[in-house]
Amino acid sequence: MSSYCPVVISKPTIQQVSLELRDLLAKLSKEAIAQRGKFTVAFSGGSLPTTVAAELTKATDVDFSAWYVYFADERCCPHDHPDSNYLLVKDEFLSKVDVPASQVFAINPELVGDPERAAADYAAKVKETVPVDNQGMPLFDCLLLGIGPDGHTCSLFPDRPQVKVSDKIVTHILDSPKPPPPRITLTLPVLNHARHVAFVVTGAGKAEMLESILVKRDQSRPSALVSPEHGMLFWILDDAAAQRLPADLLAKSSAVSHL
Ligand SMILES: O=C1O[C@H](COP(=O)(O)O)[C@@H](O)[C@H](O)[C@H]1O
Repeated sequence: MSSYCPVVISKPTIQQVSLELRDLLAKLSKEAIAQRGKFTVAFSGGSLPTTVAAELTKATDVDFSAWYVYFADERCCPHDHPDSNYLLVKDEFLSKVDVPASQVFAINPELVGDPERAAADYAAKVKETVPVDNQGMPLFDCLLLGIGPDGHTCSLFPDRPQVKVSDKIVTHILDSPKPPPPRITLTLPVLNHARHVAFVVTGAGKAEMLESILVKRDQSRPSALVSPEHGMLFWILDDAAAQRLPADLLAKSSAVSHL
């Protein structure tokens, strides 16, 4: 196993987690826009968009016009369905900032009845718009990931074949153990080629799983397999989620000071 060196940050409140994310995303986007003219970022669903957006949407020093927004995973449902990650990110984030609609890459709503085609279509969109390395692997500037109580991330669930997919950048699942069952998801090789990955985890309900991932390094948990080869890995937590982690695992300075 290659070395695993995440920067793990714990903050007393969810609001302070949001502030940490605002500062990190402001700096990452500024650097990416200066170097490559745009900032490519993928959002997860669940609790993450609310935590990320709470302070970021108030930032006055972020050039959202150069942001390109993607979805780390998506449920196969129409854009206006309550299960849609796109709808969640739109309500919490996109409706409050000036990311051009042409730079928001959602699942094709006409393909949600055919998850395999929806995944292939989404992969093509990513390949067209995200810079790739010399092996054709997308290099996202930042992936914002959550974890489920079973250690899943994106729609990569424990003991499911999607975790092992290495020949696609987006795959599909028809029987997700967490509803709704049909979904599409970025694959592990894409997660591990990103320039920066930030897991955002809050609440005491995730504390035991965080201990399994970060201390016991339980490799049966898909989120434990995320370790970008050439990028940086952050875990940004609140103290409730971090309560079972040893103090020496926690960084003493802010995420931006590690860039
Ligand atoms: O189903 C999903 O769950 C995870 C975790 O969600 P949370 O509500 O426990 O934070 C999320 O990261 C993923 O994108 C989503 O589709």
